[in-house]
Amino acid sequence: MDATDLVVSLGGTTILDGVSLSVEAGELVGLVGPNGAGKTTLLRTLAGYLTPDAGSVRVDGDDVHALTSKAASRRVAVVPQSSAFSFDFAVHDVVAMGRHPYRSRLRPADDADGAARVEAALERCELTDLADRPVTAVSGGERRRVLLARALAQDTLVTLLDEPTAGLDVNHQIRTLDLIRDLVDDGRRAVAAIHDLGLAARYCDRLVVLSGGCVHAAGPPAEVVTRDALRDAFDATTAVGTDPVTGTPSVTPLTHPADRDAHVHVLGAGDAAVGLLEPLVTAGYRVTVGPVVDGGLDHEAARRLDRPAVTTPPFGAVSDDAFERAAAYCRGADVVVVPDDARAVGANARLVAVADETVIVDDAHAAVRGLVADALRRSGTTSASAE
Ligand SMILES: Nc1ncnc2c1ncn2[C@@H]1O[C@H](COP(=O)(O)OP(=O)(O)OP(=O)(O)O)[C@@H](O)[C@H]1O
Repeated sequence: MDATDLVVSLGGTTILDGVSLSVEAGELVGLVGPNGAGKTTLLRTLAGYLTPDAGSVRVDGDDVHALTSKAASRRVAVVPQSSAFSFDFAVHDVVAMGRHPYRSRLRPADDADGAARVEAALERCELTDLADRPVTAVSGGERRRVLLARALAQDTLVTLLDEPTAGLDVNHQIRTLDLIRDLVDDGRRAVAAIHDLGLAARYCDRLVVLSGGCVHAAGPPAEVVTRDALRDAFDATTAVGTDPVTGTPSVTPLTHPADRDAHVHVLGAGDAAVGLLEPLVTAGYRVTVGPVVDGGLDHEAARRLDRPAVTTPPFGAVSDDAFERAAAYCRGADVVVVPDDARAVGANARLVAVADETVIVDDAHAAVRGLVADALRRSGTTSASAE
């Protein structure tokens, strides 16, 4: 599927402004972005439901918007966000609606294997036992699986999913994404809008970050899910790490503090700064670190939290260059935090001398946020009422 330069307006407002996206066979593309970014609008346009003001969507060479709705539905299936049903059809019959694009009163043989595909879709989505139950009498999570089964029965080249895991318990979230992954690994193409960035990063081959109707970033999850990209697209402060089990990016959203633009520089040595970085980053401060030993625990903590660090080689003295870079951070910082253990280590005493405002922290790491907030007030960076 290739979507090129899509422009879509709704109610006189431009909702998508030049969006391009492609999905190869065997690829799951995750669509992420803040509320109102245009994800649903994009999926509806890719499905052919909305006609763009400009741009095109091609599946296997065909322009989706030039096809009849039945022909488009033989190529693209949609799992919508809403799973509300106003009619009490049996679960089986809802899933069988996926075969509608293949049925014709004049040529019933066209859908000879339709019944088998419906049964297979019910089974794959663990719905066989609910097949005769009215769809209005199953749980919200089960209804979402019914919609997924309908899309499977539709047997299309491309599947578009709008929040496929919304409202599912943790077990069914994973089972649903495993199922989508299986389909894709069988050679299909899928695009899924997913709000959970950790799950999106874990399951998708590529992510497209949509913000304000434009593609903000696109690429493999590890390249796209970064603290800076998430701040720009979502206006969110996050800590981005690596999930120790899956090895894919993990995202921890953090609180927006009133003084979140304050720059806090932490002097390191040994593992003295390790416990200080997390509470400061969690508080949302712009944290820099150093000098720290290259590959040491302080450095690892800074890397995990995606914070810039000035490093020095193990066993070496702090070079002039490293000193200058750390001194520049100290001069520019609103507060310099000095772990008590590290006060007299290496070049730290000289670096403290160039800082305007310093805070010395003993091993009570949790107290560092309060000490920094006090120092920011002392220096006039924030007022008490802004806290
Ligand atoms: N029919 C419409 N007329 C005018 N504006 C609309 C219409 N439908 C959607 N919008 C607007 O288009 C923007 C994008 O909506 P869309 O539902 O595509 O976003 P989304 O990224 O899917 O959001 P969410 O994550 O909240 O589901 C929103 O600002 C929405 O208010």
